[in-house]
Amino acid sequence: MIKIGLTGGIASGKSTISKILKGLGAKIIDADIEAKAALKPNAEPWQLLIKEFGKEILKNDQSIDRRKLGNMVFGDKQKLNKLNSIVHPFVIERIKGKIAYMEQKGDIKAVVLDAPLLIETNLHNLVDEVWVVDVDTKTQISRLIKRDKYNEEQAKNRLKAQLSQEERLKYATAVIDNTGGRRHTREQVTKLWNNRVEELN
Ligand SMILES: CC(C)(COP(=O)(O)OP(=O)(O)OC[C@H]1O[C@@H](n2cnc3c(N)ncnc32)[C@H](O)[C@@H]1O)[C@@H](O)C(=O)NCCC(=O)NCCS
Ligand SMILES: Nc1ncnc2c1ncn2[C@@H]1O[C@H](COP(=O)(O)OP(=O)(O)OP(=O)(O)O)[C@@H](O)[C@H]1O
Repeated sequence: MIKIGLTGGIASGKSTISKILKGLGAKIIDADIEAKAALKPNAEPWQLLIKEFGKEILKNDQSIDRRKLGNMVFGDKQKLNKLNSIVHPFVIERIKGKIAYMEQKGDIKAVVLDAPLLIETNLHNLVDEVWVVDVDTKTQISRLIKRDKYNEEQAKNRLKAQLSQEERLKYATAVIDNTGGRRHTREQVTKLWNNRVEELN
């Protein structure tokens, strides 16, 4: 089973590319989904986050108000470090568990780990390939604002919480340019899949 880490900054196009890879036959592990499980009521991180950030981060139904927590931590390095120290160990363990399960199944050709913080969390050490989605910052910010309805400051604070693209690219075994149209992206992804995955089988 080949393990591919798919990473890139916020709103660079990882989910869009994951969907293409799923269509080509890859199994997907989505780190954002695993991180959402950490914030479910009664999960250990949920309890620790309330201790750290107070009940004001809770909605009436006891779920965490993600937008509120996001606005608290992005732009405040200390708070972000605290959040990361609570959530990341949980997410990393779940991802390791999923990879181990898929590996022992024995019939999976390729798994793609879609993780915005692949390198920041050292998850790149678990995979055979690191595919980096590349977009210029201007495109990234405008797609982020359009998708999530943030203002420019909120968008920039989210970008600042992540590794620079220059740093991320140092780890790349392949780069996918997602500044152009979706068709151009699909062509690159299909080519990569055929070269790196199909040829192994
Ligand atoms: C702070 C939270 C509650 C905000 O929730 P929200 O629904 O607004 O954002 P969502 O979870 O959909 O994340 C959107 C994007 O933000 C970026 N992002 C999320 N968390 C972080 C972080 N800790 N540091 C840097 N960027 C981050 C990623 O690019 C992610 O794809 C949430 O992002 C969270 O729980 N973050 C911690 C978990 C984490 O680090 N996830 C990344 C997986 S390795
Ligand atoms: N080639 C493209 N052309 C135009 N829009 C695109 C393209 N690729 C992605 N988008 C749009 O840009 C936004 C961000 O893409 P996507 O959600 O795939 O990014 P992401 O990296 O998974 O984001 P996040 O890190 O927040 O999870 C989405 O609204 C998506 O529809």
